[in-house]
Formats: sequence, C-alpha cells, structure tokens
Amino acid sequence: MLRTGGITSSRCSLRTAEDFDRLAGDGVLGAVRYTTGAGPVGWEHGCPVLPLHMVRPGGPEVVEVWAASGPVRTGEHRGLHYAHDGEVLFAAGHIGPSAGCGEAAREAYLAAFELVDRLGYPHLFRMWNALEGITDRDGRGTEVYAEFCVGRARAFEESPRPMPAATGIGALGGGASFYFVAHRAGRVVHLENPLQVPAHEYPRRYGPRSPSFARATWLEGVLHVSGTASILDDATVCPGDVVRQCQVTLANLAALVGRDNLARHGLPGGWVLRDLRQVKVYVKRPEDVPTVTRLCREEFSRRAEFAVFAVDVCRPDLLVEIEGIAS
Ligand SMILES: C=C(O[C@@H]1C=C(C(=O)O)C=C[C@H]1O)C(=O)O
Repeated sequence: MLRTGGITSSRCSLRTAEDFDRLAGDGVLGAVRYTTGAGPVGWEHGCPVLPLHMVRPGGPEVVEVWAASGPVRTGEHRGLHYAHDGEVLFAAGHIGPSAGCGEAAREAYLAAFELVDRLGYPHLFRMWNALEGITDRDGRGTEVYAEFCVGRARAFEESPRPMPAATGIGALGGGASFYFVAHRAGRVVHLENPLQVPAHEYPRRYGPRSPSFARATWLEGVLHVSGTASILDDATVCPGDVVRQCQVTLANLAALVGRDNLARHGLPGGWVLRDLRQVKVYVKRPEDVPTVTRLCREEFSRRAEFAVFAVDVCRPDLLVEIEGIAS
C-alpha cells in the first residue's frame, strides 16, 4: 500500500514493472510506464497510465508512480486522462505526431489549463513532455522541439499562469505526449538557477519562442527539479565531452537546490545532491550510459531511486540531462 508521509514527502516513486503490477492500483493516483513501446494513455486498475517509449529492447521498464492520499476520482477531458484525490491532480495525454506538433501542443496545453481550472487544482507544479525525434527537422527545416515550444508558449500566452518545473525530452517513438501534476491549495514557488538564464528568456537563436518552464518548483517543502543539462547562461558548454557535461550538469543541480538559491527565492532550508530522490537521467548516446551512470552514482545517495534512459536531449549538442525531487 502506498501512503504519503504527509505533504513534505514526495508522492512520486520509481518502481519496477512487477512492483507496480503488484500494487494493482492500490493507493495509486496515476502512473507513467517508461517502456519499450508506445501506446495510448489508458486505464489500469482504474488509474490513468501513460506509456512512454523510452526504453530500448531488453532494457528494464521503469514505472513512475504517483501515490494517492485518499479516495480518487477519475475522468477524461479533451483527450486527457486524469485522476485526483482532493489534494493532487495527475493527468496525461497524447499530443499527436511530433513533427509539426505546434498547434496540437497548444491545444493540449489549453486543455490541461482548462482541466486544472475546472477541477480547482490551479497550482501546476511539474510537467513532462516526451517528443519523438526531438531534434529532427521537418521539410521546412523547423525542429520538432522548436515547434513544440511555439505551441506551448502560445498556450501560456492565451491562458496566463506561472510556468512550473518541466522536462522536455526525446522519446524513441510514440509522437508527442505529456503528463503533469497540479496541487489544489499548497504554497508553490517557482525557482530559477543563478548559473542559467531563465529558459523562458533564452535568446531567439534557440527557437522562435523560448521554452516555457521554471528550473524547479517548490511545493510545501518538496523541490521538483526540472530536467537540467550542461548549460551556463544560455549556452551549451563542453560540447562532445560527456564527462564534463555531466559534471557541469551536477554543478548546476547543486546550485539550484542549495541553501543560497532557496534563500534567494525567500524559502527556508536547502539541499545537496545527496538529498535528491527519484533521479531520472537521460543520455543521448547509448554508449555513454555506463560513464554517466558511474559519475551520477558517485554524487547521488545509494538510497535515491535512480533510472537512466538512452534518449535524445533537446539540443543537438547536449549529451546528458538530469532531474530529481528533493525533500
Ligand atoms: C535542458 C533544458 O531544457 C529541457 C527542456 C524542457 C522543456 O522544454 O520543458 C525542460 C527541461 C529540460 O528537459 C534547458 O533548457 O536547460
């Protein structure tokens, strides 16, 4: 039985497929299967479950499970499958084919905003976007990620609200999908990283519309950390060098979660890398997985839940990206 230990512990856990199947929906709000194939969002044991094609054949499936804190109500809204428990709303949707996904992304995001507004969970605190062929270009030379960012930015413009922590990452198939969690009433603070330009202020050379996300979102003592990479100010550093990119990424994470940065945002406390839990690592080149895993293992706690996926990252010159939750 999954139970949260109160609002200051994370609702999220990374599990094996067997472990998830054993839960049979008991205490589960929603889940994401990081798996070997794509498929539609569906219901398993009454919970919304999104399959993301992020694992290569023979690799282990990882299931990200969001725990419920009480009785769950579920539904569907404009293609989104959702569940909520009075405190947290989990929702997931398929946006469509990733090439030329701008308009579909705009519509999906507007549907998401309408859902959180209608159900009364106004505090979006974490969003994930999985894009097949994220750095591919269409016939007109437009990159999938740039196209996605245009649609998402339009949605935030049409239905203004704070931008939460997010991940925008490659997938091996399945087009474009997304999922998110929103809170009903907690105190939410969105953080930036002192070592990086806010993503929503990136200059135009990275795309016609900048990415709509914060570097982290603090919710009642839990810090949800966005996908973080080897970017200083707005520039990729150490192109081609996976070891140094990993080190820069870890230093960026340390600066983001540290006491000084929390104080800068008017928040108490702070964390170090060893406090991160539910760590997900994305590695562009499959051959770099052992190196990145070793470097991460040296920095993160043995007690951290940890998953590595060999998938593309949002810029052609980024080789690694890391996210996690500190509590
Ligand atoms: C790695 C970066 O961006 C990535 C893309 C994101 C998005 O578009 O939602 C969010 C975090 C990262 O997954 C970055 O700009 O630093």
